[in-house]
Amino acid sequence: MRPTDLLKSRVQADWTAATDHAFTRALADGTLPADRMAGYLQQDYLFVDGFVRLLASAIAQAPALADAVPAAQFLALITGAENTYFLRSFKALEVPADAPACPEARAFQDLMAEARASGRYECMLAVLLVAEWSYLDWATPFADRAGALPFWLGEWITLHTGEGFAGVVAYLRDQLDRAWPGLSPREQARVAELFHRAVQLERAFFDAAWAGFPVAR
Ligand SMILES: Cc1ncc(CO)c(N)n1
Repeated sequence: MRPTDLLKSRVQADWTAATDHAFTRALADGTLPADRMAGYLQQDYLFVDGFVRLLASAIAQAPALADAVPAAQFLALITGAENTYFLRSFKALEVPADAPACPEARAFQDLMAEARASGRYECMLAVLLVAEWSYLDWATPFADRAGALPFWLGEWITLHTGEGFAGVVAYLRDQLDRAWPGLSPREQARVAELFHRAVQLERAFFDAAWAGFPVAR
């Protein structure tokens, strides 16, 4: 079994809870209230701040230029099309971009800061991979729904489906699969632990979003 499949299979219950969630089902069938999405996007914009820094750190740690290039292209997408999606959505939903971090967003920021501070490529990859792979998993079954939804719901699906995004996940998996055999048992355990905590935080983030993050006005 690929190391990344093994990592996922060990945390299957949390993975399923995070990727087959009432929040994303409501998002995809268009019944998610605008306020619920607004609160989620405000908190997720804080996540993106930490994610950009973590991805930049992984680029800096990549073993060779060829390993860094797909990550750098993905970084451009997040700071380009995805960032613009956030700003357009805040405008359409009539909320500011800035909001105080809720505990679930703060926990993610802390985890990403920890992965960054480790200085270890495999630790950074573990957290990046969970974030992107779990989003590919929840969004892919809804790919054909995007067009019928308001853009602030539909484009969130589009950004996390399709060949390009699947390629990002394939690349992150490949990077971690390749690093894995060179790690000591202790290093492998650290990766597994970060992977699991990231999955738990994805689950907690959707739980909190579904209950409703407070919306900053
Ligand atoms: C919390 C969270 N996890 C993953 C992604 C995908 O990048 C996101 N936007 N937000």
